[in-house]
Amino acid sequence: MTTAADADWDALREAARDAMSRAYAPYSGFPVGAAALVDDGRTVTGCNVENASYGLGLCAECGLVSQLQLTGGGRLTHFTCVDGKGDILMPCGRCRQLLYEFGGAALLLETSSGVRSLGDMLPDAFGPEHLN
Ligand SMILES: O=c1ccn([C@H]2C[C@H](O)[C@@H](CO)O2)c(=O)[nH]1
Ligand SMILES: [Zn+2]
Repeated sequence: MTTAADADWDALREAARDAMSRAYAPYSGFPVGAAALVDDGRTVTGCNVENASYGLGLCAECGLVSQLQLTGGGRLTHFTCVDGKGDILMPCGRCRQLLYEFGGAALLLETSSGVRSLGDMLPDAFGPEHLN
C-alpha cells in the first residue's frame, strides 16, 4: 500500500514550484504548478497554459497528465499543486476527475490541512471502472 510517508513532499512541492515558474498565465495573473510521483518513481509536472480565448485555458494538471502519458504512462501515487506564492493549492473539480483516471481513489494529495486521498476529495467518483 502507498503511504504519505513514501513521498518526499518537500521535493515534490519544489518540483511543482519549478513548473509554476514556467506557467503561461497572462490573463488571470495566477500561475499554477503541479507535480506528482508515478508508481515507477518518476516525477511528472505541469503548469497552467492560458489562452486569449479565456475559456480555453488549461489547468496545470492537464499538462501533468499529458506528460505522464508521454513519458511512459503508469499510475499517479502522490500529488501536490502550488500557486504563484508557492502555497499549496487544491485542484479544481475538473482536475480531480482528470487525476482520478490515472490515480484512482488511493492517490494521495497534499493539502494545507495534511495529506488526503483523492477518494476523500472526490467521493463516489465516476471512473473507467463504470464503463462496462
Ligand atoms: O486546479 C487548478 C485550478 C486553477 N488552475 C489555473 C487555471 C487558471 O489558469 C488559473 C486561475 O483559475 O489557475 C490550475 O491550473 N489548476
Ligand atoms: Zn483544474
